[in-house]
Amino acid sequence: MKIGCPTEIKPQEFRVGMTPNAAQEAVARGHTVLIQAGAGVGAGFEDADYTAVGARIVETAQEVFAAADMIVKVKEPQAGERKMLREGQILFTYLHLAPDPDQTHDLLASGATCIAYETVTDRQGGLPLLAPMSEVAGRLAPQVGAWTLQKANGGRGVLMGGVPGVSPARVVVIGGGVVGTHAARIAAGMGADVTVLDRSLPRMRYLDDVFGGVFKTSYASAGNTIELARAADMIIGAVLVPGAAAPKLISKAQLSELKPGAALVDVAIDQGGCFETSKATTHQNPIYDVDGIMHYCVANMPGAVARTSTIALSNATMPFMLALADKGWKKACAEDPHLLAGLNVHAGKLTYAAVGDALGLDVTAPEDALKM
Ligand SMILES: NC(=O)C1=CN([C@@H]2O[C@H](COP(=O)(O)OP(=O)(O)OC[C@H]3O[C@@H](n4cnc5c(N)ncnc54)[C@H](O)[C@@H]3O)[C@@H](O)[C@H]2O)C=CC1
Ligand SMILES: CC(=O)C(=O)O
Ligand SMILES: [Mg+2]
Repeated sequence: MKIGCPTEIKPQEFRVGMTPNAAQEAVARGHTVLIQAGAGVGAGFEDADYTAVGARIVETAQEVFAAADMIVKVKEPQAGERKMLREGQILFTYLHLAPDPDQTHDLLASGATCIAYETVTDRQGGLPLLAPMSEVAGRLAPQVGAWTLQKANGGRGVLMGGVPGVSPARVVVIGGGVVGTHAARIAAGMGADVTVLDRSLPRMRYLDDVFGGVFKTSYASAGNTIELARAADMIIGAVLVPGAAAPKLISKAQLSELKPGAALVDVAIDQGGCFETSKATTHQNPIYDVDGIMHYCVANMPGAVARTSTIALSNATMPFMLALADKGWKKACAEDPHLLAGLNVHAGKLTYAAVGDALGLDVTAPEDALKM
């Protein structure tokens, strides 16, 4: 198979879909790997690192899209990239379709087979291709939130760890999955007073077992959420209903109940965000103020630490990428229900129920797409 990896074009996105190590494994299995010139530079990989393992460098994204049977990327295809997709081509990348009707319509119109990293599952009920980026974003969230809390950035002027004689910042993390757990660990490590809210009692039992004494847990009822939010210096949004638009857990009206200058870090922004006033921002302009509350809503947080993130993502995507290349999408998905769970669009049909619900579109069962 011809596997193509274009340069990411989303603003301030420095990750790349394939590392030289991933390219090497694909080449060793007899596949042709086409890397756009300079695609890896932001993550610290030179073109020569790819050619050294047998990949070919091509100059333009147009050439990559025209030649490749499968496109391996990081972020959802931008409008210009969507125009280059074609029927029968495989797209393997993050998509986040539920909050994005324009992209969904373009992918349906392209006729391509689009497998979303964020909905591929594993045997433990986890999301193995989201997890590494959730680990990164979770660990970054208190760091960027601490910066947002600084006075010059519009924040409350509160130091995460406090100092002797002054209380630490209060941090509330909504959602205790991968993002939330990593965020809570780092915030606690910075010395903050941390509470994690979740709706899953088994998850909170697990967190209490493993992290009891490091941070607290609380049930995410609406009442508990606003009560803890009122006292918080920083609120980290980390909820996920897989594939679906994020539930809105703090309304615009409720902002007036929060502390002036509090920082809201909405990691769930790529699924539409869990605060009503969240709108996606970029690394160039990451924060904005609504009613005196500072919002940080960067939808590609891991791009800020592109090297760590690229290697972590490629480690996770590689076995699936190789299965798709070796077997073709149909056989690979038929043999692996967890990869089939990643199928969001095929030949003009939407195949992911939660996206259909979010956008009011008809859905074809992924098992039926296998028969098309
Ligand atoms: N902005 C960015 O750059 C990045 C964003 N993300 C996003 O972060 C979000 C969280 O991802 P993960 O932690 O991997 O998901 P996860 O599935 O590991 O955890 C989500 C948690 O939210 C909980 N939850 C669901 N509904 C809830 C509610 N109404 N109230 C409280 N808790 C609720 C679930 O029980 C679960 O424990 C996702 O939207 C993901 O796409 C992930 C990586 C990077
Ligand atoms: C998960 C995701 O969207 C990202 O890493 O950018
Ligand atoms: Mg994202």
